[in-house]
Amino acid sequence: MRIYYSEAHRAHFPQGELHGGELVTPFERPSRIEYILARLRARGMDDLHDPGEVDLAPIRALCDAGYLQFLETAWAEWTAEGFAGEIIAASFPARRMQSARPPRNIDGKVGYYALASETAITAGTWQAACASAACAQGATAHVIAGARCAFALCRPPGHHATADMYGGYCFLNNAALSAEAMRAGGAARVAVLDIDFHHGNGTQDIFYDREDVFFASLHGAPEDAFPYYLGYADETGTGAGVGATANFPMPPGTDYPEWSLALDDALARIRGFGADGLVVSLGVDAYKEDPISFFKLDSPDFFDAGRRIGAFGLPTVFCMEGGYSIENVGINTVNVLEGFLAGC
Ligand SMILES: NCCCNCCCCCC(O)(O)C(F)(F)F
Ligand SMILES: [Zn+2]
Repeated sequence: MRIYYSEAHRAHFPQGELHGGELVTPFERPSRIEYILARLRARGMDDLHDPGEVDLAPIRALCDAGYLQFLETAWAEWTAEGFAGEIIAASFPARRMQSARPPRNIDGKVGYYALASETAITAGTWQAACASAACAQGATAHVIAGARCAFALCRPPGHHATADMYGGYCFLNNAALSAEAMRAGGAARVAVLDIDFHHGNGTQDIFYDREDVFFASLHGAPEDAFPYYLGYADETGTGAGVGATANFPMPPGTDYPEWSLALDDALARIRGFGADGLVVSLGVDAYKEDPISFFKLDSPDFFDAGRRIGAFGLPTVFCMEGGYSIENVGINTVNVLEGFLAGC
């Protein structure tokens, strides 16, 4: 399996994540990638490729122009304002406020484009987000060219990012970019299967009115888990997209026997949709020891999940999302990939 990876991810490592009223070392940290790379090497999966420069055209087609300009210029505006810390959103367009009018003030603009406050933006965030998107672009091009699969070792992750919002450690939606590229590459219908513990609100939002891209997500119930405000089972799409979104929210303590029933249901829905290509938002924070999640999957379960996805039989692009049990993120991620290859 070819792997797309960029060292440029290191440009994004905020000093602090707002967690429990403290600024802690971010859970989404560069060492996650080190553990994944080490495990890939240990298992002989060393077909690594640097994706090179990002192609901004598909990103401009996907995202709101004001949002992209914000991501690109926020740090300069923030520091010009005289703020000493990293960019953290503090004011939001809350209920019954003007949520379609971005302020001029940078502090106001940050909250306008943020969906959560835990994620800081720093001087290198834009660079890292573009390199992460380039990994998704490279992996997708490889599959479009005929490969059965590819792995975009994306960091920062992407599935919480919408066309005009960042948060949950995400800035550009790598999986959505991959799905769009698959469509542009000839796949008539594409499915995104999100197995990260957290609901892929961004991916759902981007494709919610689309009948050509199916979104399925297994995740912690929004009543209990971030992103909290999307991911209910009754969200099934809108307009032409009705029936092309399938959410499988699950309660705290969910184990693999239960989780795998949802996986099989999601795959059945994707089969019924008639997808020609598959993008997997690969988060492994459903792991039993994940510090910010509440499912109970064990490492062998990730192999079995991968096997089921491989047996499904579609050209598949994996985009790395979350997973914060640092010592196990490599084992669990590579288990999915090895299971996938075993299932093909
Ligand atoms: N402070 C504790 C609450 C956690 N709040 C943010 C959780 C973000 C999860 C990110 C992720 O794992 O879904 C991704 F795949 F995007 F990385
Ligand atoms: Zn997650």
